[in-house]
Amino acid sequence: MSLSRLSIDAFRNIDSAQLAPGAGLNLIYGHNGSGKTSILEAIYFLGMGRSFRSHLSQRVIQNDADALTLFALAAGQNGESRIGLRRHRNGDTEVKIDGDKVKRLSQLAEALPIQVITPESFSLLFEGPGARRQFIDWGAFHASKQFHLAWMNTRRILKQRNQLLRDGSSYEHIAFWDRELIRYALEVTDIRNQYVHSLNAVLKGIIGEFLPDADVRVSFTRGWDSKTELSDLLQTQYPRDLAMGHTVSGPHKADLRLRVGNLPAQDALSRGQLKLLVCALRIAQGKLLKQQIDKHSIYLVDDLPSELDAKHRQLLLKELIDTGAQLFVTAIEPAAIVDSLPVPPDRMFHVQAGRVTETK
Ligand SMILES: Nc1ncnc2c1ncn2[C@@H]1O[C@H](COP(=O)(O)OP(=O)(O)OP(=O)(O)O)[C@@H](O)[C@H]1O
Repeated sequence: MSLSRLSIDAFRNIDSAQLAPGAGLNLIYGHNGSGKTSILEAIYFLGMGRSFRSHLSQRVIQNDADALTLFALAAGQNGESRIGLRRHRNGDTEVKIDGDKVKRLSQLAEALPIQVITPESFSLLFEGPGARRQFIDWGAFHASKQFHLAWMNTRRILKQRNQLLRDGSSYEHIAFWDRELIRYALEVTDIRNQYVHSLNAVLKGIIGEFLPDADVRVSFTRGWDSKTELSDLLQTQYPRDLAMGHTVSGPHKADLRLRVGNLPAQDALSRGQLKLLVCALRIAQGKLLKQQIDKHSIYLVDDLPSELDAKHRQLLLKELIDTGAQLFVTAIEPAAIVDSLPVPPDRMFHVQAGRVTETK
């Protein structure tokens, strides 16, 4: 996928902007607070129906406006599609793909696979298993048509199960739901496990370039003891679950373990190296998506120079360009990126107080 047109209205400090991005690297530059990240955020919002910066989607609507509007022409292997999204201040969201109303945001995510690399990317390593699970599930969602429904059903039944636990229901009553839960949970776990296995194969080469001296190991943990059947676990853990008022172990606790030698990655690597590891993971996901379903991701890269030396900045940009994906990269000074590129950027956009001008 790549965007050939993007229009943004009433999004943060951007009143109205029309961009014609190139299929390769698009450099977005401007002073602090000019609106560079807001452009990346707008693309993400169009693909995910939410922001990567704020949990409060209303905050992205321009102050004093009633609604934000985003539109893009997206080109993929099946031709071009028109994607539009309007979000009102009261929370109502309208999404259209090629003029047809879209009911589920997952349809958007399917149409526009997006990868984000920001200074906050470290959250993948530090913010607990939730962020890492989301990372696995991004790939599982795109790799398997069955994943989304199986995971939605797993979550729905877990919610019901937890309510029954809080109501003090007997095990016999809960066991009825567990049969269905196990079916979906095993499907989810199988897809996740296969995905991490495939990702590892792609990741090895990239890690070899980025962190040649580190013995990085990435593995999947499914959320419960590897030697125990889920059916046995749910039964034996019932008294504990009842006491806690929720299901303690299961696929909702799955995780991605990142280790260097025998240590957790965050104890073994420097901040810059950790950033490279997260970038390697994101690049591997994009490459694997291309291999698995012949679809390119769109990469949103915010403030890349921070914490990377010139050599690693060059290496990272080269790897990103080699993916063949469309890239949107921000910088305060264009030279910080241009000087590290093997070829000039495809397009350059200057942002000043929310106004966007193409300069190349
Ligand atoms: N809802 C909103 N309405 C209007 N302006 C907003 C809204 N939300 C944020 N802003 C303003 O938009 C501006 C753009 O911020 P943004 O983070 O996109 O800038 P940036 O160019 O990426 O800056 P930096 O280089 O410092 O990261 C900020 O000055 C912010 O105060």
